[in-house]
Amino acid sequence: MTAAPVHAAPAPSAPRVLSIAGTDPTGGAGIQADLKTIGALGGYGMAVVTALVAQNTRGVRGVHVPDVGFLVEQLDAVSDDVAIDAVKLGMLHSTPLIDAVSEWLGPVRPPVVVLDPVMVATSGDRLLDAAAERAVRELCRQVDLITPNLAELAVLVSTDSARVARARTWAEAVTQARHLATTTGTTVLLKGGHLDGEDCPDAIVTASAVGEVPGRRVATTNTHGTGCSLSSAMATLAAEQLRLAPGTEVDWVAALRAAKDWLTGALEHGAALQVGEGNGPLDHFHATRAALRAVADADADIDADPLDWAAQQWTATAALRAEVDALDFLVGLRDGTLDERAFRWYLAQDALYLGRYARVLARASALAPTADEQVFWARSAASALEEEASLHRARLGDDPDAHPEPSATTLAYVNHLAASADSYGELVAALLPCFWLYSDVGIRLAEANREGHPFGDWLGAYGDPTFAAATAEAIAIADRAAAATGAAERGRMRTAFARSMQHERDFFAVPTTAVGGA
Ligand SMILES: Nc1ncnc2c1ncn2[C@@H]1O[C@H](COP(=O)(O)OP(=O)(O)O)[C@@H](O)[C@H]1O
Ligand SMILES: Cc1ncc(COP(=O)(O)O)c(N)n1
Repeated sequence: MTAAPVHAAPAPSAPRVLSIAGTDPTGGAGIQADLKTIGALGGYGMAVVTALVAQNTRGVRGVHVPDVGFLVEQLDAVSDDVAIDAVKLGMLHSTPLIDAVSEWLGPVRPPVVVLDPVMVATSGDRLLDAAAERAVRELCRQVDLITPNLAELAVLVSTDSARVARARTWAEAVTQARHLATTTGTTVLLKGGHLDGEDCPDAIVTASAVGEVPGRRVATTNTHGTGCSLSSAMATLAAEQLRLAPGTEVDWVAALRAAKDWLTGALEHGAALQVGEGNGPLDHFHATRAALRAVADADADIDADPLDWAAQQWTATAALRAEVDALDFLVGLRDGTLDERAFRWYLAQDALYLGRYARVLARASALAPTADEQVFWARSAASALEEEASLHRARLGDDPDAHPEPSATTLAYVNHLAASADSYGELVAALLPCFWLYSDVGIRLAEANREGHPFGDWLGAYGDPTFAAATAEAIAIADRAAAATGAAERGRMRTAFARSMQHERDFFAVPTTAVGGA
């Protein structure tokens, strides 16, 4: 007989980390900072409130402590329902609250307990009863990691009868931390934040070893909540280590290295948040924000609604289009002063262009993903050829000068169209400006028409509603092609559209210069 295979329950997708602490309505310290930290480092954050603190970046205005019975109710509500992977203890305010937490920790005993012995806020306001210091010293024995700053460390190594002064040097601080680790039998995270100098080291100190983690000091006044954030980071990172490797020992030095890396970035980006006028907060989500920006930049063209792709390109080429409107050729065509030779030159090149343009339209028809779009491009190809034929017949007749070779500008444009035919989206984007600019310019040309206008019959042709409808359809097709493809091809579509718009401008610019002025 073989034993049934044992399947270990899969690990949860994130460490479940509980903060037991006070509040900061400005979101920089206390429970708010803890939840942000836990989330920023990939944990699932939970919170039990010990005290409501009316504070901001400038200081503490008031503290309201709910009945201790309600603290116990909150603690039980969490632990009766949720498996807790780590606890971070912050502001505990006074002895009855410390005793209640201590009593709750006994039977629940999550695998990781980190104590930030919060006593005084950055602003200098007391957050712990002086009488509760002894209770905090006792609590230290029950936890896995203590994270005192230098002032708190001095209090923790003091006794009722002998007060120890705050360490003034790193060496002194290490000695005190070692003493605390020895007397409590736990691990101390010694913080160098309150020492001077360019460096800002921290260390993991046990009775037998000191693991220093170097750090760079950030020149900032945004330090509100630094201690809260570091201790929650340590709880989260330790729980994550155990989630990945259950049953192993926490590597506190590795956790501190990762926490400090993250914290240094959060300190650097804090000021840019522009929160408060005192000691502002850290930017807990600086890395998330940077990642979101990178994604947004890569996909900038669909920042708004991807279905609005064509309108975005139209707006992006506004300066080019303004240049087109101001060209001598179009100004002369509108007011009737255009040299007839320039007009004929333009018509001849347009006819040459249309013949080649029709071939590219036929290629779009061949690539079209739906029958409707296939028909649309095929019809457009036919119209371009009909237009070419009518230009020759009605306007240019048998004039031998009217059948020249395509100009360099005309060739450059059609070559660009043909070169865009590798993908449907790119080709559609390259074809669109010819439709759209022609209808748009046509609106102003038609408006300029009047009795006796030398180009009146030509301007009159611009009001054709079927051309406006075809342009609307080409825009809709381009939007669909943009929405159906990825960021890389949308980038190529954007380039193809902008290049065609430049070719349009050059196409309208050449006639007047080719024949020596308007
Ligand atoms: N200006 C700073 N630049 C870089 N790190 C800092 C700075 N100030 C504090 N830290 C770091 O922030 C954490 C909290 O330290 P500290 O300020 O000493 O504690 P607390 O916030 O509890 O008073 C430590 O990791 C410390 O090294
Ligand atoms: C509720 C609460 N807990 C802790 C701190 C200390 O934070 P810091 O000393 O980093 O300002 C605080 N200001 N408020």
